[in-house]
Amino acid sequence: MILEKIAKRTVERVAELKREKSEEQVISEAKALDSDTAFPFEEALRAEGLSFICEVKKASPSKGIIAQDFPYLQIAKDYEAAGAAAISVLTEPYWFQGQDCFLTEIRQDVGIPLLRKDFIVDSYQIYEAKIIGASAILLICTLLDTDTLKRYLEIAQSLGLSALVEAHTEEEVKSALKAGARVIGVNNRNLQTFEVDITTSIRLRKLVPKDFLFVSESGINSPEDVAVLKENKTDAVLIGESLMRSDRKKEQLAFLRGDNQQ
Ligand SMILES: O=C(O)c1ccccc1NCC(=O)[C@H](O)[C@H](O)COP(=O)(O)O
Repeated sequence: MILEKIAKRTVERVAELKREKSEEQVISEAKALDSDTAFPFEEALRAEGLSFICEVKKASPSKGIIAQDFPYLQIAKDYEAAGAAAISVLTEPYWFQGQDCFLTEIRQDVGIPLLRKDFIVDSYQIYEAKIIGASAILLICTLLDTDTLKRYLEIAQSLGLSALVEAHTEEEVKSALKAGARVIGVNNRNLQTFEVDITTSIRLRKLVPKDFLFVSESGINSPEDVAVLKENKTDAVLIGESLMRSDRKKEQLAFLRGDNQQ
């Protein structure tokens, strides 16, 4: 399964990083930074209406190279100008061709909250996320048991980072809630088969109490997809490919939002 391969490579990546900078050093650098107790990522998703988290992603395991030309900073600025609530930045280097510096550079030029999209398998990466300028991290239930999720959520909380806790099944939603997640994301993509079905979000939405933030992720490609998720009480949608493949990101976001329809 691709997720296992990514996780295994990520464990190796973190081990390499620890040789360059110790865990103690990363913890102390992260703790020395201001913690934004307002949790701006959650604040942005709580705004009236459906919020859009727009993704900066060059490649993916299911699609290969998505954007040959990849001016990540300009893409992020375009998303902000188009009214995105937050930006998801892929930092995983091998399958997504991401880099930490993309997020750090975007942080310097863009005001809206940034989600560090990576495969967290070690608490080291949470401190790193804080140092590189993220407002939120992704925690994937398939990779983390409930106790680990809880521990990682506590670390994120202590640093002023929000966590988008991603589930794909009923059991995973239950685990996320038990661990204390405040933001639940449902990935519509089955990471074994790469099949995408947005009814996964609609089905699992019913398990999440109304006062939690609910995000639908992946395979959202049309105004109809957006509308049906909105009707089903989704707080935010996370959109990557459909925006990344467009040369006119502002117009594409307006199209997906249904701005031209009455
Ligand atoms: O997209 C993949 O192929 C993939 C494979 C394995 C793990 C994660 C993967 N995608 C990460 C994401 O969650 C998406 O980038 C994100 O939800 C946006 O999806 P999309 O709008 O379909 O690009």
